[in-house]
Amino acid sequence: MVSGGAIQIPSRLPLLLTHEGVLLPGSTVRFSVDSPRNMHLVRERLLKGTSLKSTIIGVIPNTRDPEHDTDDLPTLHKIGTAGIAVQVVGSNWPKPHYTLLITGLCRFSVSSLLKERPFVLAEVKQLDQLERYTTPQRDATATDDGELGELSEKFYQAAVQVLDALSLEERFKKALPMLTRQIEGLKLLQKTRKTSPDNEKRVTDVQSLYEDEDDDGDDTAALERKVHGANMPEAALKICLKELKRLKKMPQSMPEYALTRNYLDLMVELPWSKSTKDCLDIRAARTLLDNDHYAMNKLKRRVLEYLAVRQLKTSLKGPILCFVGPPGVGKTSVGRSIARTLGREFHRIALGGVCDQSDIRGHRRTYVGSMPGRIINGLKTVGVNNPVFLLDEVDKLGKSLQGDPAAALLEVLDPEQNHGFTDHYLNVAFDLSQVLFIATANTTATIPPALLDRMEVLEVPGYTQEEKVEIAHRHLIPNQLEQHGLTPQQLHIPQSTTPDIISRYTREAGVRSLERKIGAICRAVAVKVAEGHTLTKTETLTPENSKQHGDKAAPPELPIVIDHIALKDILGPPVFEMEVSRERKSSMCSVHNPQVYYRNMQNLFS
Ligand SMILES: Nc1ncnc2c1ncn2[C@@H]1O[C@H](COP(=O)(O)OP(=O)(O)OP(=O)(O)O)[C@@H](O)[C@H]1O
Repeated sequence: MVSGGAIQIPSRLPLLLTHEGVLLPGSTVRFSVDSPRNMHLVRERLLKGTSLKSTIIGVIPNTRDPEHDTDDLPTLHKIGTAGIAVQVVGSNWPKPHYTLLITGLCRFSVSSLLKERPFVLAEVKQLDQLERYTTPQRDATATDDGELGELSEKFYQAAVQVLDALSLEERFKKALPMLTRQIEGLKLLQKTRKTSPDNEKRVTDVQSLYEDEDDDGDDTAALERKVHGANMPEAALKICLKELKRLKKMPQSMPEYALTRNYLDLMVELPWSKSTKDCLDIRAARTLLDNDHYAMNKLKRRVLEYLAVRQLKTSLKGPILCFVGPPGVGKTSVGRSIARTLGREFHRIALGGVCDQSDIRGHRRTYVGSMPGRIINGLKTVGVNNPVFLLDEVDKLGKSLQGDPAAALLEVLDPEQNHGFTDHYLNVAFDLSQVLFIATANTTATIPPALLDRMEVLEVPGYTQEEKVEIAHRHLIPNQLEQHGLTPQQLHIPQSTTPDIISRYTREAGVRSLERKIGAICRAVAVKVAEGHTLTKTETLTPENSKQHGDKAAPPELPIVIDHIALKDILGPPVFEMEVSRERKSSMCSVHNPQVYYRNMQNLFS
């Protein structure tokens, strides 16, 4: 590439076709690229090549790359600038494109086209020496002021003429008027800045009118309206307006544009001052808790006390309730009922396995792929600032090099501090004092002591067999029937069968497996009911199709009653052997009517 002190550009250059901005030797210009040939050039030359030579490309001004690579090439502008790609940034937002930062080296003229696809390759002739332009000047688009960064059409044409001027004298003649115009522009801008606030308002009014005209302007104007309408505190509003100002000056192709935009979108969506109205009626709350949950009397009593005190003293900075007990005993479900009794939104935050404090407090925005933490995300999801947050499994919090999440939770739960909770991503305080936090855990042994200290532990013990039978018949069976689209007229699980499900197919303190087994029974029965339903609906039973369907064609006699043998057919052989006393066994047999059972079984599993 070096010959006799002067640097030679390659005689064959891939060409980038541009129609906005002109790259002049010695200047550095940012180009946004999204058309097919140009995209191919970036992918196949700039991103794949490893040598310095592969980063040199020809930039042809005044020529638009066709929208499809099957389209013919337009006539290329005759003179271009060879440049070195110093930066390539790819982004998928708002559509796939690359942003190239190119420093101009020297002019060239196109001698002949070698190929048009997948990108344009041409034989070129170098027009001037390289040494004079080796110090890159300022990035032509990265001006301090957005207004200055925009090249007018006239300016653009003038720049093309400067490029085309081969002799120094001619080039000077073409460049001088451009410089004079730019100096005039700068003077005018200085004058506008010194104008009275009244004038300034007019300028911004005109500016906003102008912005409303194009899509992008529309977008930022709408965002600005949302920022003002989000009812956020002074500090947050100030940050948003600052970010908005930055956003307006940024070209959309800049990766930071999307980041700032996402940040602002979140800020306007957060429920800074949106809340639901509490509608607590202690009597209704008691009925609701009783209706939703069988047994758990101690827990329900304490929850009612807690709610009653909250009703009398709304600004209660009381302890955080923490339900501790084995899995499936209804801890989450009580939390949900509390939200319903208060008329509040409910959100569950699973903390099991969380070992990074940024999960709670978010990542700083400088971090690649930064996000807000789970608390702020939860608030965005529920859309109000006074939900019930259930911090599930606080006993399973982990610790790692990325900080202790328990320490971040301490701040969240401390009523003295949480009105000023600062998520790293938001970088401004969000008031959490209206949020009602409830925690759950399987054991207190692994809850960090400082956290445990802020909580009131309510033990939720496991259930006895009798309690489980009641829970099954009052809650689990009706719920499962509804979830599977069945009615008690279609499926009947007698009280005598439930203890068998509990002791032979589950071994747990709670009722979660029991619920799953009931679900499995519902599914098996649903298939039978649906089969019978289709048959009666679509065809009448004739001797022929009866033969074709075999015995299965007979619609089941409803309700399908699940007794011990049906249970075995559906759930398989018992997983746990039951030690049943003789008396109990005989009493179980007496409730079973062999004839009814036989008929049902024939329908169900023949
Ligand atoms: N006393 C009860 N009355 C009615 N339903 C109950 C009762 N206890 C548990 N359930 C039901 O059992 C299922 C499991 O309960 P839930 O998910 O609340 O358990 P959990 O204690 O939060 O479990 P985990 O610790 O695994 O999260 C739910 O469908 C719930 O409605």
